[in-house]
Amino acid sequence: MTEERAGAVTVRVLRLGNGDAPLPAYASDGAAGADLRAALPAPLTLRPGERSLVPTGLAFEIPDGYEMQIRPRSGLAARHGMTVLNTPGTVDSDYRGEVKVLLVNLGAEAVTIGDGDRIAQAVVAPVVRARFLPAVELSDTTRGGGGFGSTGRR
Ligand SMILES: O=c1ccn([C@H]2C[C@H](O)[C@@H](COP(=O)(O)OP(=O)(O)OP(=O)(O)O)O2)c(=O)[nH]1
Ligand SMILES: [Mg+2]
Repeated sequence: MTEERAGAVTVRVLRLGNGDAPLPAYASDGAAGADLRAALPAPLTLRPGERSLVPTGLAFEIPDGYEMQIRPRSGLAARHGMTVLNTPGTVDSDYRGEVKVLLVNLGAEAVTIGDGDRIAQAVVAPVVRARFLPAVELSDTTRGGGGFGSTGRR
């Protein structure tokens, strides 16, 4: 649907191989993620517990200061237990290789992915880069070193 919104960031996309892989597309006007499709020469079946790096047939030029996150589709996860193992996958702005989706079948049954199936969604997001400075001490806080459930269960 509409990708022509004001303020949209331009991301150049190279279609690899025979060049017919569809570009990522937003499925609704307010969608945060653009769906990514599998680019497969033949259907791929993942048995329970199996994972696979699924090609998209696409390479991206993400502007400096942004990243692209690869996230699962909730429908695939809810229906089949199929998710993105490294979610959110990070596509760096300087990466020029093919973007791939690391699918894993956490369900109890085999799932078959076909060419052109929507397998994940891409969220382009701004990135803040840090300047990491060595320190000899850190500021005091109430939390201090408490973590991992230190504030209680309920
Ligand atoms: O789901 C993903 C995650 C990453 N990548 C690509 C783009 C990213 O820029 C590159 C490196 O990803 P990451 O930094 O997460 O992996 P790494 O294991 O740290 O590899 P590297 O040493 O190449 O950084 O791999 C994908 O295509 N799909
Ligand atoms: Mg890395």
